[in-house]
Amino acid sequence: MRLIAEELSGERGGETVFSGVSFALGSGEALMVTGPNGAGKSTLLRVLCGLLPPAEGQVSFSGGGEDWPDSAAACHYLGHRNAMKAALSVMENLAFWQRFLGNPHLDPHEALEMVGLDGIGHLPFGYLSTGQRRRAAIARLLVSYRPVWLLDEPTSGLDRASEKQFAELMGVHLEDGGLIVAATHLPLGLNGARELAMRGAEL
Ligand SMILES: Nc1ncnc2c1ncn2[C@@H]1O[C@H](COP(=O)(O)OP(=O)(O)OP(=O)(O)O)[C@@H](O)[C@H]1O
Repeated sequence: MRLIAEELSGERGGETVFSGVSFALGSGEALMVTGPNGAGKSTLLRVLCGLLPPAEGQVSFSGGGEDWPDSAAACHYLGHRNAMKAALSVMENLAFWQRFLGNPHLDPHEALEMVGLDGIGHLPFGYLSTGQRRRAAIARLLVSYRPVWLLDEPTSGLDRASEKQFAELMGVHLEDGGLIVAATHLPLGLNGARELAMRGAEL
C-alpha cells in the first residue's frame, strides 16, 4: 500500500497555511510531521484523510483493494478531540465506533486491555481523566482496522508508561504493514520514522 501527497497546499479561512508538501509513504513506514504552532500540521492531516479539500495538489492511496479504494477509506483519524460521547460508557463508545466503522479488528474489551483501561469500560467516558480519555481514543484505532493511522499529537496527556505502550502499538501496526502519519512536538519512540518539517505558508 502507498500513500502519496503531491505538491499539496492547504487553506484555512481562505488563507494558505502550507504549500508544496510532497511525500510517498509505503506499508510499514511512519512519517513524523513537525513544526511550530500554526505551521499547518493538523490541516495537513485533515487534507490527507479528506476532511478538507486540498487547495492545490493531490492525495492518492494505492494497493488497498476494494476495502480501501482511497485515502479517506483507508484512514483512521485521531484528532485533538477524542470523538467519544461523554454520557456513554467507554465500552458503548467503542462498540458504536466498531459498528460504525466496520472492518472489526480487536474486541472492545481486548482493545481496552491493550491501552491499560480494562476495568473501567463501564464508566461514562466523561468521568475519565485526560490521559484515560486519550487512551480510550487510541483504543478506537484498534477496534476497527484501517491501514493508515493519521495521528494528531497522539501522546498529548499520556504518562510515560502509556507513551511507551502506545509506541509498542504503533510498532505492531507498522510490522503488520500499516502506515502512520503523526503530527507531533515530541519524539514518539518510533525507530526509523521519517520527518516532514513544516514551516507554514512562508515556504
Ligand atoms: N477554521 C479555521 N479558520 C481559519 N483559520 C484556521 C482555521 N483552523 C485553523 N486555522 C489556522 O490555520 C493555521 C494552521 O493551523 P493548524 O491547526 O493546522 O496548525 P498546527 O501546525 O497543527 O498547530 P499546533 O502545533 O498548534 O497544533 C493556523 O494559523 C490556524 O489559526
